[in-house]
Amino acid sequence: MNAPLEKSLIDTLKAPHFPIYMDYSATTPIDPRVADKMIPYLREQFGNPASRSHMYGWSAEKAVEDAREQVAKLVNADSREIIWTSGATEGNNLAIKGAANFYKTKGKHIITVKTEHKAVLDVVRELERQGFEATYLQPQDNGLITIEQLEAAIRPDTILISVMLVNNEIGVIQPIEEIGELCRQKGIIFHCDAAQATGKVVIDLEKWKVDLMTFTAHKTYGPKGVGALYVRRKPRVRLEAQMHGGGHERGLRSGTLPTHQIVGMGAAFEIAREEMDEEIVRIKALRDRLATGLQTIEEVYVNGDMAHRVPHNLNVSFNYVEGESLIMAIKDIAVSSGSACTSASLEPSYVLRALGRSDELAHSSIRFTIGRFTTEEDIDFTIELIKTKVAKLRELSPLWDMYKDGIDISTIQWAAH
Ligand SMILES: Cc1ncc(COP(=O)(O)O)c(C=O)c1O
Ligand code: FES
Repeated sequence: MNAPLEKSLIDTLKAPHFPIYMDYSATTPIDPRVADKMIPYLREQFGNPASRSHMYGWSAEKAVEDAREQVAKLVNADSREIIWTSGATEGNNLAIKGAANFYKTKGKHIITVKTEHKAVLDVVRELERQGFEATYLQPQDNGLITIEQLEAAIRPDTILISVMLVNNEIGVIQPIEEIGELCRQKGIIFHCDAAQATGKVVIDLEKWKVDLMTFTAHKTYGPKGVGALYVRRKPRVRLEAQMHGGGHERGLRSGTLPTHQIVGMGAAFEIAREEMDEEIVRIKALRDRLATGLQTIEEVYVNGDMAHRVPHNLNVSFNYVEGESLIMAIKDIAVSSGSACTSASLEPSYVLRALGRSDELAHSSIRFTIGRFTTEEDIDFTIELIKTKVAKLRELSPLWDMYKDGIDISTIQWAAH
């Protein structure tokens, strides 16, 4: 027999033998209220929302349409502009490949940014292999791009610009509203990956001139494996479908809809809309407490702009500490190293490298992302743990000794082999 829902979901996060979860940007725990809403659609209300001839189908269809409203409402869009997907990776593929292929007779140039998620960068790379051309903008050292640099990169054959709202590693918020204005003025389709933004940033698609926006449920306390793509109706944006079949979702994304997942996403986005104002204040206070605590350690650097940043992210580099050793030493908390989220490789984060961070600092970075179930005790425990472990690792580091002796390490001539 399984443990009761509440216990298995939230108490697990707080169980003494489990690390404290501080990796909310990798994924969030599902909110128990969301899980409760999903269960009937896994049990008695199992119908196929496309079944038109009986009540099982009708009730599933109603649930799907209610969830579409809930998602649309969080981002101030019309529910007819929401297309269900399996998550943000699929949403980005559909938006970028779909728009590029639909509009390719107008031009074949795409602009994006070096610090985008791989689910954008790899799609653009694939299009390059198919004959499109791409410009990858270099952000400033705070992680943000400027409108001037974007404008300078636009060519007569530019058809698509893709810039994320919130960066997954450093949490910085790009100037999406201004980018939208520029794109509209130039007649260029604007796609924005907002996977990391829902519930953290107010999104207003009626006001913002964004044509395509990608969402996912599992970063906002919903289930994994479901997401949505916003496709603007006025002015209408056209896409070439990437999945062909039964013609679901107005022909843009065939496949039987996963009703329970969709219901979960709708419930999660509704909670986000109702609670985000208060939640942002609470979480920001915790994040700032963490930042203040960690900044009492010597040679600590915050990565990314602190003013234009989501409230739950803190990404810091500990100079003279090897990131992987630190992660091993702090097993009592669950965090990501700067690079861990894109692959299992030990390469320094390409995002931090694009910001101009040295390999050493990029290697010694840790991303703390907190959330709905984080407490003040979690934060205080983390600060003490990090302080102790960083001091211990530095004790063993010859580079730290040299730094303390006032030797400028960058001037040392290392022997060549
Ligand atoms: C910015 C960003 N885009 C896209 C994705 C991929 O989302 P999904 O896991 O829903 O495919 C992620 C998740 O890691 C992300 O952080
Ligand atoms: S946060 Fe998305 S891959 Fe790490």
